[in-house]
Amino acid sequence: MRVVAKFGGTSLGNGDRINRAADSIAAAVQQGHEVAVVASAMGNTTDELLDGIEYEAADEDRAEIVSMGERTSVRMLKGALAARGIESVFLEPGSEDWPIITDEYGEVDVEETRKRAHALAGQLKDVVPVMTGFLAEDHHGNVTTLGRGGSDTSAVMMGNYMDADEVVIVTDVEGVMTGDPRVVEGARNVGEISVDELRSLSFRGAEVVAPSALSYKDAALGVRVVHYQHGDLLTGGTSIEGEFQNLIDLQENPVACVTVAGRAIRNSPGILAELSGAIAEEDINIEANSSGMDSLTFYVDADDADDAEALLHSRVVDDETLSSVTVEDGIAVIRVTGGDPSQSDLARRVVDPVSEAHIHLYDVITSATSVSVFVPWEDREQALELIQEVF
Ligand SMILES: Nc1ncnc2c1ncn2[C@@H]1O[C@H](COP(=O)(O)OP(=O)(O)O)[C@@H](O)[C@H]1O
Ligand SMILES: N[C@@H](CC(=O)OP(=O)(O)O)C(=O)O
Repeated sequence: MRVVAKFGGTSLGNGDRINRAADSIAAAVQQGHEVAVVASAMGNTTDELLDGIEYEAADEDRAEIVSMGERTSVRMLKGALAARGIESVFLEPGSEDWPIITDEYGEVDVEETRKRAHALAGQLKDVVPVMTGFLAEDHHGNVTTLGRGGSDTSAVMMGNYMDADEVVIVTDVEGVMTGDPRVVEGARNVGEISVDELRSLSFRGAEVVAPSALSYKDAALGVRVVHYQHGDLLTGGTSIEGEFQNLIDLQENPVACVTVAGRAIRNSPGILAELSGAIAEEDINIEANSSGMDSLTFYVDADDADDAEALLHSRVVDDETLSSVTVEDGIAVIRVTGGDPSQSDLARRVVDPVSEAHIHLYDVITSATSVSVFVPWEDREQALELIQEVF
């Protein structure tokens, strides 16, 4: 097997953990596997280095300073591997065989990086490369970074471009857990989780795997998260399943929107739950909802629109905080999930072409990993084509 093993700051936090990391690498090499290592800075080193910069530092200086964490780790690991009789070489920006190349802003040069990663993969039979995670080199030889938490991205990117079988992310938890074990009690390993599920969690705080790393996960590449105490790189932990994909989906059937207005809506915290509950009790499925300052909108199947309107109207009549209800049908829903791994402004990239074509947008419902636009049914094909052109 060809494996990329990424050791996070927590798994290199002290001498004992560095020894454990080296033991697990040595064991995998001795079993005949090809191993490349990606190392983060030890413990909180990156934060401490950044805390030390209390002046207006130029970007190049900042990147050079922050790089010292990872530069130290790779030397530590190389030394520990040598002590175990394992031949390794450390790679950092500036090294002859350094693979990850970006522009000056840290956007990856995919073609160049792929070519260099491929060349590095050819050396794995003879030597274990121990690479600095998080760091990259621009076309002028300056250090750049892939952003905080970027070692996960380095590892999955290298796994992909080196045609590895598996990327193993070694950290201080058993795997992806049912909740953050530092916060909730009784969290347990989920065993398996899909790329899309984990991206939704990691974009919103679950730092166990950086979201941008998952953009490099394809179906052929295994990604696993294991605890540093586990000791074996090739078993256990949580498997991340599936692949990162861009999905642009035009919903087959039109929907209707039912909107309730009322000036007191903004001061009625339970109102959304109350009205959604009333609609659900009638077995009407709410596809999505959105809220304005003085209004709430529910998207339902076109066939259910009259029932939903009648139901909400009875509430409006009874409840003086609500003023009126209206329905519009013939609405198409286009959902976009994923986005371009190197770009974060998914919502703008979906919405701009639609609004520039003067297509009416009833709603845009966004999250960090997906965007749904609600447009007139008759404009659906044009809107779909415009969005597809962007991706
Ligand atoms: N759902 C979750 N499952 C596992 N760990 C989680 C989850 N949500 C948050 N975490 C946190 O992620 C931490 C691991 O990420 P991080 O500190 O970045 O590790 P590393 O230094 O190895 O990259 C865990 O210590 C845990 O507190
Ligand atoms: N050391 C860098 C990169 C990184 O990915 O760290 P970790 O693997 O410990 O999350 C940071 O702190 O941002």
